[in-house]
Amino acid sequence: MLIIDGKKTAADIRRELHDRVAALSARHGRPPGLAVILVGDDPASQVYVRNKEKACAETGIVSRGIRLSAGVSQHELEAAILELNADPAIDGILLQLPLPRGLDSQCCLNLIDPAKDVDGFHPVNMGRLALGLPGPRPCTPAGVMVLLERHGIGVAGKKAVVVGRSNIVGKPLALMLLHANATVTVCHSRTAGLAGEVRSAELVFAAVGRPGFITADMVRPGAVVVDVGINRTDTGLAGDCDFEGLKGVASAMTPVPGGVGPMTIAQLLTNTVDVWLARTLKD
Ligand SMILES: Nc1nc(=O)c2c([nH]1)NC[C@@H]1CN(c3ccc(C(=O)N[C@@H](CCC(=O)O)C(=O)O)cc3)C=[N+]21
Ligand SMILES: [Mg+2]
Repeated sequence: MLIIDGKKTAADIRRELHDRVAALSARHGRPPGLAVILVGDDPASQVYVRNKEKACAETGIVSRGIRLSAGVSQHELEAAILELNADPAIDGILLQLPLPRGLDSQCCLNLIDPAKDVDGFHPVNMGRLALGLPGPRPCTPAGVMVLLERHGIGVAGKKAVVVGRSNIVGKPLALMLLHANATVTVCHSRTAGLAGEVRSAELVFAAVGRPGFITADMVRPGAVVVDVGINRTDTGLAGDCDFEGLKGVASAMTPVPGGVGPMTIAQLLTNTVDVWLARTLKD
């Protein structure tokens, strides 16, 4: 079984982006700028945001961390977003999710300038994705597509099953697979005969958020399995798939950690460079 190395692929992409940014910064007058808004002190979110800032530094992207207390009001948070929308040095804005209780994330996402929306979560950019029009794409599913491409794993004409229908992973991933000409089934908690659906797939994408949910008996021999799950368990970070059990069944599989996670950050950097190029070419 091939272990699909997301860590290495993400490092390749960071190096390529670094070289592009270095070559283009003079012509574009300034380096790319990314603002990351972190509300509250959730330890997992702090780790993610630190990793994003480190990856920016490595790539030549100037990152600005906006740290707000968990007690910030909806109005104050919205004011911070509007200020970043108006700031010419900021190309990309990322609002780290989930927000603490009492804050309305969709209202905040709706306020981010779609031209600076490096998460691709604004309704306009989700609409562009649904229509197949260009625009920033959600980082995790876009990173999954790049990971497959760079491993020569084609999806056109293949039967793909996506388990999970979240707005940030399952739903956009299903649309991306569809645009890449896969035949796509989306399964969720109310799917009847879920195991049978998964077993019929040549490509399995697990984004449920339950450790070990996808077991060997559910997977067709030779299938490619992409594990999008990030679950913090007593024994450490775990995906949604029984990795050990699947070793004898799948032809290729992404590990957790070291699979999709690093690709999510690489795609955030790619989206930031893309919006920077689009914005600096305009003025
Ligand atoms: N607005 C927003 N955009 C996001 O893209 C976003 C978010 N909010 N909130 C949280 C989720 C989760 N996410 C991950 C990013 C990197 C790793 C990652 O690098 N994982 C490493 C391990 C890191 C660790 O040890 O925790 C790996 O899988 O190898 C994982 C998960 C982005 N998210
Ligand atoms: Mg998830």
